[in-house]
Amino acid sequence: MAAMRRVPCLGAPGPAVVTLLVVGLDNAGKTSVILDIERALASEVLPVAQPGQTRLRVDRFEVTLVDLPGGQRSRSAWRSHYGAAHGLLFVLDSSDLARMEEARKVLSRVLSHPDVSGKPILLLANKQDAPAALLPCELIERLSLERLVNENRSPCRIEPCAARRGPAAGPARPALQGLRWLLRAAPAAPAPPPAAAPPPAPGPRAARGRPAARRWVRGSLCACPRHSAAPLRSSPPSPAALSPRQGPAAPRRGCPRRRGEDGGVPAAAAHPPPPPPGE
Ligand SMILES: Nc1nc2c(ncn2[C@@H]2O[C@H](COP(=O)(O)OP(=O)(O)OP(=O)(O)O)[C@@H](O)[C@H]2O)c(=O)[nH]1
Ligand SMILES: [Mg+2]
Repeated sequence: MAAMRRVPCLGAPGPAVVTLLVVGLDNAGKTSVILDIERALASEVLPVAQPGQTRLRVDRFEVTLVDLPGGQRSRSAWRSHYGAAHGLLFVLDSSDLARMEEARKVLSRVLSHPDVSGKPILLLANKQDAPAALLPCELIERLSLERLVNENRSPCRIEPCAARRGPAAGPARPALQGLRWLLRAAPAAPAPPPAAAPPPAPGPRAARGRPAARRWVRGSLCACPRHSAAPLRSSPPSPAALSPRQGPAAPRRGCPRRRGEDGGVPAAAAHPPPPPPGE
């Protein structure tokens, strides 16, 4: 297993060096999302270390985004990067309903890998400009996201976005907001379990052995009443992020927050970063 680079604590001088993997099915928009983030932070882009990588300064972090190809044959190579990663961005084509089950299986496989379990994951619900795009609420259900992240103790946030947009850039871009959350969560993420002691198999038995497991998600993935008892932080309105087609519309399947309903993107879903190891 590749050694995980230590991230200096927030109080330490100098930038914290963080490696984030960008994964997801082919055509999900991974490269587009990275380009979008690069455009938004144009003045903070650092010289590139290797092809397929993007280096950026984000607040006090020096971030390397590793763009991993999502084609079926390429996915087996992802795991060789897991050990060095502090967190992951999983990009999803929210409008590709035909491949949602494939995406769920891939996400499940990623999260249950011993070198990923426990690390924070930002799920970018991309292509929200497409008319058929599912909302975060619906994606949480379709992907069984609560169960997945609970079983694997991975802090998770889902953020709706549309990478293919006009040139307007701003700090409130959803992908960027999600990235900042990921960076805050990543340094506190528990170190991957040692190879000699893999975590117990997911499921109720594993949950019993880890009393804090339910804390990782319940009530915080989404701000709608179906997923949360109390309102959570929401993204500030960013009308430019969405196409005019997405005007107010009737709520779907019990989730009251629709794209564009309040002039912005539905609430981002976050839950508290994990406690430091040993807490
Ligand atoms: N409508 C729409 N199209 C998008 C969006 N983001 C990306 N695309 C398009 O989706 C296609 C795939 O985007 P990529 O960024 O190449 O996808 P990828 O995930 O990097 O794909 P692989 O590298 O093959 O794994 C391109 O045609 C993009 O223009 C979006 O937010 N909305
Ligand atoms: Mg790509």
